[in-house]
Amino acid sequence: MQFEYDNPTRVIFGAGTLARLGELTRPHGQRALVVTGGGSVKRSGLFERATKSLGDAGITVFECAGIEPNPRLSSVKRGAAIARDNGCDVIVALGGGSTMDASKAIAAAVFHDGDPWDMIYHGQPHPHVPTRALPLIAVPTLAATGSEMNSGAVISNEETTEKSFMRADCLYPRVALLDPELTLGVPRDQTAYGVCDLITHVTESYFNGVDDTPLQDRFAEGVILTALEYGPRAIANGADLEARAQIQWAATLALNGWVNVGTNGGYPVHMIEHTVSAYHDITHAAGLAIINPAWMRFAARHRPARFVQFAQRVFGLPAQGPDDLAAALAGIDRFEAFLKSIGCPTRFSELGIGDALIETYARDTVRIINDGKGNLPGRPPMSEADIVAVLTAAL
Ligand SMILES: NC(=O)c1ccc[n+]([C@@H]2O[C@H](COP(=O)([O-])OP(=O)(O)OC[C@H]3O[C@@H](n4cnc5c(N)ncnc54)[C@H](O)[C@@H]3O)[C@@H](O)[C@H]2O)c1
Repeated sequence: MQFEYDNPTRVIFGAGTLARLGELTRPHGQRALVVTGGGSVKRSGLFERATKSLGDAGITVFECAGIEPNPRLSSVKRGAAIARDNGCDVIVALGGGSTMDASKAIAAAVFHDGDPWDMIYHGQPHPHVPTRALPLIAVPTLAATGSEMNSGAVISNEETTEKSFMRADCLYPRVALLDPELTLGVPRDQTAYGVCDLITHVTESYFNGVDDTPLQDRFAEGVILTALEYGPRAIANGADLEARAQIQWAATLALNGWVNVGTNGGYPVHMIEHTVSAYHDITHAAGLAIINPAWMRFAARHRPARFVQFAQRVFGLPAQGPDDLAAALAGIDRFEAFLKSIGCPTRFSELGIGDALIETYARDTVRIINDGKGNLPGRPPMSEADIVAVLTAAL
């Protein structure tokens, strides 16, 4: 195992910390573009509290509202124009993963001559990796993506029906302000999707990574067990601050590079989901809840021991030996049952999606990311036919 780890994001965690937003933003700029989503932060009063804190610190506020779930390239262009026109020198993202991702893309687009879509990964070569971005302060209002403490941003291009990501060191937020009180109003379904999203982030590296990563395995299992314990509590009672706090930190940790450091795994489930949601604009984690168990049943046959470990350590299931496929599949069944129990869909038919475009999703997925031999990276690498088989099993 070899790795290098560097995460420059400063984390401020705790109920009530939103009041410190101005103080934490001020060292990074004086003219803030506050980026928000569909309006929940206005209805809940969060926007007013955030902008008051910024104003009290002497920061002038400009606004880019209306970032949609699965944020669109057109919104990135609109936000970059507002930032440029007003000489903004810092960006504050106040919202879910969509708002934070759009904010990262806006932060880089301000310095990019040309179409921001150039900066999105479309396979190798990738000549326009961003090297400069406005400083970003991330204030998540939803526990899910971990975008607040990583360097990635997922953007949809509504004109080309593509969804892919940009990733660059300059996109790490300078500060992640994690105030679990901001998540108390998240509706049940979005809370459940957040739980599914964070679990899927760690299952990707857990199942696709290299062998002999015992500490990373335990971290991943710890994140999953925390989500299994506190997720249902937060869903049953949205006002349970303790449960909200545990889920929020689990979500941040799940994708800040710490759990999966050195594992070198691919993200096949995410990559397939991105292609499906480019066509159907479904909630990201709803797509993950459908694809992940189907992918696990496919991958377990190639690497049963890892799935047996999952069944034993996460669900306490017995096994006859390290390669006991029946035990591995029983663990996957339990995982799928958990997703169902919190209200996630586990079949495409529940979202009204049929098989008409299955070959297209598979082709688009390997077009965006492949190992040079036409396969989607992961354990095992997946051919287009494998992707079709997994998606068919999830219909
Ligand atoms: N950058 C990353 O590391 C990363 C990782 C995973 C997923 N993603 C991407 O992030 C996006 C999904 O983000 P998300 O799951 O955080 O959801 P989201 O940001 O799309 O928000 C989902 C819904 O919840 C609402 N919402 C947010 N906060 C709320 C609150 N406090 N109260 C009430 N409603 C609230 C939003 O308005 C929206 O309607 C997808 O595009 C996905 O591909 C990014």
